[in-house]
Amino acid sequence: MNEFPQALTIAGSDSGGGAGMQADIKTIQERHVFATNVVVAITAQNTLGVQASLPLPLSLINQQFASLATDFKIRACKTGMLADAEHVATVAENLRHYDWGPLTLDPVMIAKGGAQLLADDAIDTLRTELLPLATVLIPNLPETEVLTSSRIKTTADFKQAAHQLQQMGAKNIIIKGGHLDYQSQAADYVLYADGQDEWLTTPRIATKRTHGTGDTFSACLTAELAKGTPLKAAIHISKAFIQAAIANPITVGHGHGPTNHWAYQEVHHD
Ligand SMILES: Nc1ncnc2c1ncn2[C@@H]1O[C@H](COP(=O)(O)OP(=O)(O)OP(=O)(O)O)[C@@H](O)[C@H]1O
Ligand SMILES: Cc1ncc(COP(=O)(O)O)c(N)n1
Repeated sequence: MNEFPQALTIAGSDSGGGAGMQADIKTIQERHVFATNVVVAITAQNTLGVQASLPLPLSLINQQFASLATDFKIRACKTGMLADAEHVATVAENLRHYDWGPLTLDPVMIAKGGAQLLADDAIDTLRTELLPLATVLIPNLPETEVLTSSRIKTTADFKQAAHQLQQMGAKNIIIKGGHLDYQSQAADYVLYADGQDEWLTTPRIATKRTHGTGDTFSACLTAELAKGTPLKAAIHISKAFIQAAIANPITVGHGHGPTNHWAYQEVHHD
């Protein structure tokens, strides 16, 4: 029997509901894919910042993977907040051990409010153990700079960094340009496994409601890959999804508010 498309998010919980695992699940649901999850860490968080954070015991993380593997047919997965080196290594081990379909790796390091979501000494483990498993690696600009030990300012820098990340073992690369907030466009650079490339460019929206934009983008991509949408089309849908989510704001919280996960369906009727 053909099972309904199922996806997996491996991430931290955001009590504020706008980023992390909650943004992932809301987005995956909007794309009509069944969302499962492995909770790596719990954060006490709102739109003003992260007030506390606790990584879960490794045994409980292993058990969550085992529980899913015995019952579900997961067709695509993504990672978000992974906390520290031993949690990165444990997640990598479970990604190698089971088949969860293509991996979208969002190398979450620092929250928009400045809180550290990945320990500094975990970067090497992430680079060596997780990057080679990634079907799509989707860093933002500061993450790209850390992973490649370079500064990104020009379009040539984006391209150079994407090639460098590909040489580290990730197949397809999307470098998100959301942090270049002096530009009038929100431009992301895509380098495909076969060497083709493209820019994803939309008008930049003047707003501070951008909590969880990266999670939402990569969760949409994961959902589309779970449905079997070809990669290029999946990326284009995801860019339109995040654009609609930012362009149609909802008023929630008093800081960096969440995006609107309903908006894409309302705008595109899909
Ligand atoms: N103000 C904006 N207007 C339009 N698009 C934006 C804006 N800010 C970010 N984006 C887009 O949102 C997506 C996510 O990019 P961003 O660089 O914000 O990721 P991120 O830093 O990983 O996000 P987060 O850490 O909040 O989850 C990209 O496609 C980016 O171009
Ligand atoms: C649990 C968790 N995962 C990811 C983010 C990144 O999102 P942002 O950079 O918008 O704060 C977050 N704040 N919390």
